[in-house]
Amino acid sequence: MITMDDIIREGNPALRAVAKEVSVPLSDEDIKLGEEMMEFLHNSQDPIKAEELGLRGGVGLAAPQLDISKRIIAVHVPSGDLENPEPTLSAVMYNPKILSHSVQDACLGEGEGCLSVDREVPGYVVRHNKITLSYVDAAGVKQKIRLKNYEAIVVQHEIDHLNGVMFYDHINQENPYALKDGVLVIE
Ligand SMILES: OCN(O)CCCc1ccccc1
Ligand code: NI
Repeated sequence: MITMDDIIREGNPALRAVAKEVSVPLSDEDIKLGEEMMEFLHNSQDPIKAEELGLRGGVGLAAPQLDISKRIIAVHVPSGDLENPEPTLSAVMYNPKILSHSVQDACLGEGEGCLSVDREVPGYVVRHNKITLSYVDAAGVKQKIRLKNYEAIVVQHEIDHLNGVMFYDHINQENPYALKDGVLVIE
């Protein structure tokens, strides 16, 4: 079971590497890894288990954060609405690829954090508001989906990890809260 001890932290050069595509059909090893990554996200969002296991809550995880340089990400975005517990996005994605994106940019009003970064780094992380994404799912089936707003932000954060990019690389050093016209601030 994945815990915080398995997550490498900034300073580890593995976080700056470009990860390799996984072979398809998926190996049992890669399928198992994906399942463990998703289990981590579920545990990290369960108040009891997170407390027991000392997990930081996360809505996404990328294999390079486990010092595994493979293009595998897991995302689990809860709906946040107790009436409707269905997550808005829950998937293990193999070889995810952004096919196209909106001209419209967006950022989270509260900025971003990262399980591999043990400090606050304030500032707007400007990303694409909408993306069209292809990936191979856990069943080995090629998927093509469109995402927007928070879900699109999360997936872009994870795909960045596959390319050795950290969220704070996108923050304007002179003025962390500088915003070009028209950037959507998602609260
Ligand atoms: O890479 C996963 N991770 O470090 C957990 C945090 C994920 C995340 C946090 C804020 C905005 C987008 C994504
Ligand atoms: Ni991260």
